[in-house]
Amino acid sequence: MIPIDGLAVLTAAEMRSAEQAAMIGDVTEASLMDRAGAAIAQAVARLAAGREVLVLCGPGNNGGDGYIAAAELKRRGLAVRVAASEAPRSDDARRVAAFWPDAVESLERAEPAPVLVDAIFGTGLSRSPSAVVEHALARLTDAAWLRIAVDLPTGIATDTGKVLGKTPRFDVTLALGAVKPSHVLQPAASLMGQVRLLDIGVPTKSSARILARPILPQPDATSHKYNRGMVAIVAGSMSGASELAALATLRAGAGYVLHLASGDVSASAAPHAIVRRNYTADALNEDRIGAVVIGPGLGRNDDASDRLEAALASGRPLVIDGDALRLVAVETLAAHDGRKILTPHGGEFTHLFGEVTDDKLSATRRAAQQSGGVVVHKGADTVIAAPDGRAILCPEASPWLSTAGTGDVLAGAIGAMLAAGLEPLAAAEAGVWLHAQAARACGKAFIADDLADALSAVRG
Ligand SMILES: NC(=O)C1=CN([C@@H]2O[C@H](COP(=O)(O)OP(=O)(O)OC[C@H]3O[C@@H](n4cnc5c(N)ncnc54)[C@H](O)[C@@H]3O)[C@@H](O)[C@H]2O)[C@H](O)CC1
Ligand SMILES: [K+]
Repeated sequence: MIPIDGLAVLTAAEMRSAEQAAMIGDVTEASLMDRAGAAIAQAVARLAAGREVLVLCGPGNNGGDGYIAAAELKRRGLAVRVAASEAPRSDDARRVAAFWPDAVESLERAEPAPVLVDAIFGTGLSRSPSAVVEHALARLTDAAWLRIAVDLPTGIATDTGKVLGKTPRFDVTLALGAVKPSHVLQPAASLMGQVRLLDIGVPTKSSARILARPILPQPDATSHKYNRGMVAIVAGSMSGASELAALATLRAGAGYVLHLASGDVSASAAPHAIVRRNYTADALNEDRIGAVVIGPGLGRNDDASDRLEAALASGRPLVIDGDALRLVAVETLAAHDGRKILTPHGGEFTHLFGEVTDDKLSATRRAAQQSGGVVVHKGADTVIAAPDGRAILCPEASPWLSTAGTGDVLAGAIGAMLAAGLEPLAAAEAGVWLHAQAARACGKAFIADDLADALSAVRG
């Protein structure tokens, strides 16, 4: 049971190709299923801790995995029963169903057990399961003490994060061979509990992977405030949001943060470490600025548009967030050849790139390609994509992040990483990772100011 951080993410079609490529010599579909079954049995035995197990088997290879696992669990001395929705249909499932020595119960009449293993449907699901299957699954999961899904919970589309029918909540999902997009994309991911990978010896390569602990820039004896990273925050009509971004930038490790506002520039405001100056377009021409953050609290008036234009013209690496994403056009971004990171939430993404009609991973990759920037498509399932197709999927950090100002904190953290010299995709990943760690450290009902402060403690 391998934690999924940093692992390759494969779609159902990519997984099938990886399996095909792995089938050389004595590796066959049958031997892969045997490995999967053995790995599932080992994981379930550990989790069940001696309790009775009920394995639900479907007609395809997901069901096949279930039959082998059940036989192996019985061999290990556990109390195991098998219930099936229908007879095995695939050749491999038929072969392994014969390994199960006892009677197979009917799904509708099966009595519950404390440990429920769902091997009804996996990556082969093409439509919502029948009402009979959904009803039995709901009844048996409700009554179970521990719910384990094999590969994917029944009823989940593999690539899109969509729930095709009524899928109950699971405690553990054992991804076979590779993580799939729906293990992270919402709403599917919220039904899976802990996701762990079971290695079945299929080599996997993909341009998409799960968020991983980044290598963060560290100061050394040659560091000074400017080469640690100087970040300019372009403020606008709501300076609270840009102040939060500025605080987060410092807490994420930047050496110098310049807050460029107008009107209420007060040198005596806390935190005193933020350098506050009047905004002028010229201020962005300071050579030592390693990143400009624009958007938090910018507003959408003519001043805001002028500031955005100046930021785009400055040639500095940019973090474009909030209001700036409402003011800019995709064509302008495409024509701008500097380094940039866009951080839209769902509404801003739709405004800029249109409704997501397929899935969040594909849509974010397209947006990065169209805009020529790294796109951080925020949400409980943040997806980061680069114009060259590389993508990073981020498991949910904390539902308590749904509070005002947390996006400003993220923009600031990413700005700090960009100014410290990380390339845009790495800067975006590092910022998202820090933000997630800070949220976990803050616990419940925190406010964005706490989150910004927590960045320094989790930075490591
Ligand atoms: N990852 C690997 O390398 C391996 C994975 N294995 C397991 O195989 C399944 C995928 O198996 P497959 O037979 O392709 O699909 P399913 O078992 O999920 O589905 C069975 C079958 O049912 C039909 N079907 C689809 N939707 C419905 C529906 N709503 N109602 C009724 N029938 C439906 C469809 O024709 C499918 O073919 C993967 O998840 C792993 O668990 C292998 O064991 C080894 C290697
Ligand atoms: K399943």
